[in-house]
Amino acid sequence: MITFFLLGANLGDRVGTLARAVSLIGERVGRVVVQSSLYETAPWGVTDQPAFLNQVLAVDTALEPEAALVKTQAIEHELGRVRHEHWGARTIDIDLLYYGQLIWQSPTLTLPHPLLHQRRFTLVPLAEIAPDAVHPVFNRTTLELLSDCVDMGTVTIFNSPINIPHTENVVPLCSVCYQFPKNHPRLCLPRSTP
Ligand SMILES: Nc1ncnc2c1ncn2[C@@H]1O[C@H](COP(=O)(O)OP(=O)(O)OP(=O)(O)O)[C@@H](O)[C@H]1O
Ligand SMILES: Nc1nc2c(c(=O)[nH]1)N=C(CO)CN2
Repeated sequence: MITFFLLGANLGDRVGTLARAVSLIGERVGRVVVQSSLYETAPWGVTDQPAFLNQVLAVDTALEPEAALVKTQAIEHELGRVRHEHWGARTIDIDLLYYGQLIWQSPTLTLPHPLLHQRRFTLVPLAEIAPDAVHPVFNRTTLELLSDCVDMGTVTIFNSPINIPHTENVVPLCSVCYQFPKNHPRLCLPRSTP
């Protein structure tokens, strides 16, 4: 099953921690099919904390969703994550955004991730690798969610002067490939039939 994960880090060696997380996900969850660029993003929710690096991965997993979550929580733990404040600073955070088109709710897992559509720090990297992926609850593509998203948080490609323009200018980002390396692999999930 193709799944999408959001990685976030705002403490310690952010780049190194993300790289280790990608490698461990590849070993324990499934093949990492596509990685987005790294994005430096303004802290969302609790704003008085350091900037985050965020990245989205597409992963082909044979695990069931809850099992995938258990694996990524173990990876968070191994990489030194300590839970302090809700939405607070952390060495690593791994959220499961989509598990194919599955809609799922349990005490430990909600799919799609319930805040995915409200966060530019999630939608922009997701749009880089899966602009046409369809949110199974809203039946909207990533680019459609991005153009509707009212979050104005700054999202900048890390180590790059490119600044992604905010919401109302983002639809032209549909030409994600004008701003990102040509031939960048893109994944599409089918739009579910009504
Ligand atoms: N799609 C999901 N991905 C990751 N965790 C989830 C998901 N749905 C529910 N959870 C649950 O959310 C709990 C809290 O997660 P976490 O501590 O990472 O929250 P947070 O990062 O502070 O906030 P947020 O979930 O808004 O990013 C986890 O223990 C997990 O069981
Ligand atoms: N920019 C940004 N802000 C956040 C992030 C994150 O990954 N990136 N994660 C949070 C925890 O849910 C809270 N706030």
